[in-house]
Amino acid sequence: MLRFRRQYGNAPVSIKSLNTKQLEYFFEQLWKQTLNPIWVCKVVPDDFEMVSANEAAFRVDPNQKPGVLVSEVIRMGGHDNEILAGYYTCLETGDVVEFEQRPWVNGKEYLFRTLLVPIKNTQGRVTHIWGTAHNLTDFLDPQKELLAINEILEQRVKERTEQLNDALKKLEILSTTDELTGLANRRFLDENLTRAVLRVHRTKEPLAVLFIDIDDFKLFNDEFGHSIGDYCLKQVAATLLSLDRREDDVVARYGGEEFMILLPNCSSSDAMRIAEQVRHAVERLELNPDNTTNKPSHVTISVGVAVSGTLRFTSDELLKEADDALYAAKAAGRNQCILREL
Ligand SMILES: Nc1nc2c(ncn2[C@@H]2O[C@H](COP(=O)(O)OP(=O)(O)OP(=O)(O)O)[C@@H](O)[C@H]2O)c(=O)[nH]1
Repeated sequence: MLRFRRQYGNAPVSIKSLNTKQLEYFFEQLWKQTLNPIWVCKVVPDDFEMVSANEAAFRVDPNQKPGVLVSEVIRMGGHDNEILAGYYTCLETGDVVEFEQRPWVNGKEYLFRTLLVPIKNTQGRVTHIWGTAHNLTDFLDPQKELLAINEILEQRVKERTEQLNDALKKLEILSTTDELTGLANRRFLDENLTRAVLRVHRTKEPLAVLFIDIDDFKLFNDEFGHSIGDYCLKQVAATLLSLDRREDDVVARYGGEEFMILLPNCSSSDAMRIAEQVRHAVERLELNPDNTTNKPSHVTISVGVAVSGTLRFTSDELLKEADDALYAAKAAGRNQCILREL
């Protein structure tokens, strides 16, 4: 969209001190020598007719011959159609009109700042318009270059923002994941436990916690070495994770050889059923990493199950109950699940 600016007031330079002969010479030289196109056209019904154009104007657009209508010059020369509106503004307001235009001539894009000046008769009616165009084409490339640089910068900012968001996501995952097993870590579990307890206070749905500890893991480590111990922890973690459960359940490594499973909206009987399912699955695990042991070895787990009732409780109280149940399971001979209800 072209924007036309009307200029008011007198020209800043006075040429009134020149006599007629000097003026004639001045205008002739200006007409011939200037690198800026200058042209004059006559106001005709519904259009403007070219009267004269200087060499510079012809060089840009050879269509500007005397007698040709401005609308035709615009159409033939690849100029913006809205330029005609500039002529009408000049005619109707009697003021100087200034605008930018970017014609494509002979496959080249030009940038002109065009000035249309009304010539009035003694009654003040605009009879002619003379135009001059200041050639700013040399500024076009730097302008384009700036736009291109701007585009590159915007693209880089976009890429960096995406990288930063990815890094933040990775950081978020890292800060909530246990490095060895890939399960949720204790921090993630604690946050979810706090939320789950608050939810129980609202909904009164039972909340279950399974506190899982590998039995005699010290002996396992001592027999097979720490790295096979790590392998065992990963296998147990994968087993806990693989059992089909609901989306808002959380399976976490609590620390060392301890794991915890959070089961929102889970009754005592369901919690015990799941605990037994987990215990059996771990018991069946054949731990024979890279055939480094001669025969498959096995581990068992003890599970302390705590389930909330109707009384208000804190997450610490629920964990304590699960810990007590786990202790009882160990004391009762290991490889079993014991339930405590709040
Ligand atoms: N390989 C390995 N071992 C670990 C890791 N974290 C803790 N452990 C070991 O787990 C063992 C836990 O031993 P204890 O706390 O005595 O318990 P336990 O031998 O499992 O005995 P109970 O729990 O009473 O059945 C220790 O030997 C720890 O070194 C770990 O990340 N990797």
